[in-house]
Amino acid sequence: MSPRAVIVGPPGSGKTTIGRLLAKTLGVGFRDSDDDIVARAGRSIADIFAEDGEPAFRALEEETVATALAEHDGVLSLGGGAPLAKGTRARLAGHTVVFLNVGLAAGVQRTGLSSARPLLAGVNPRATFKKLLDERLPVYREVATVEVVTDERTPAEIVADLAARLAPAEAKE
Ligand SMILES: Nc1ncnc2c1ncn2[C@@H]1O[C@H](COP(=O)(O)OP(=O)(O)OP(=O)(O)O)[C@@H](O)[C@H]1O
Ligand SMILES: O=C(O)C1=C[C@@H](O)[C@@H](O)[C@H](O)C1
Ligand SMILES: [Mg+2]
Repeated sequence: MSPRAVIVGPPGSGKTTIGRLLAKTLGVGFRDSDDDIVARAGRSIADIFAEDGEPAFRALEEETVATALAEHDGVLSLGGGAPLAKGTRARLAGHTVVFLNVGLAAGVQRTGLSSARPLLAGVNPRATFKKLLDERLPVYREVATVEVVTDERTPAEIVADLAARLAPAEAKE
């Protein structure tokens, strides 16, 4: 069993929004590794970061993503930092992985000042977001088989584009 598509990208790129809509369009189930972590830990992500620290969160995330990759055959959205784990990058090999790209301005605007995103909750979210994008772009590109620009495009437009690009080759002939 293998997910039809795995979605990666920075916070605010639309992994949850696009993933859910893509799953509906393809008529398959949707799963989000952030939701799996919250269900498994019985605590919010902000609480796990605050109480256990980021390394403990990342270890739990790697395990949770490995389970979801093995169990789920629909659309699977990963947490924004999930591909930072070397083991997760190795597990993603051979999967259809969609990188939702978002620029600095749109990313900052979409994530706002939400305390639900502990990595962006500091005093200068714009600078933090820029650093995160600079560090992670190569990581997202390493695992992705499809890259989609999301700036100035609606979720419906992005999903229509993606659904066409993910269609099996024979369906396009
Ligand atoms: N293409 C888009 N255009 C405009 N707004 C969008 C778009 N995609 C998502 N959004 C909005 O941006 C916000 C963040 O989207 P979403 O939660 O799907 O991102 P995410 O990648 O799952 O973030 P996180 O990594 O924090 O889970 C939401 O308010 C959503 O409605
Ligand atoms: O980009 C990140 O590192 C994160 C993104 C979210 O999806 C959560 O997984 C968590 O807030 C960390
Ligand atoms: Mg999300």
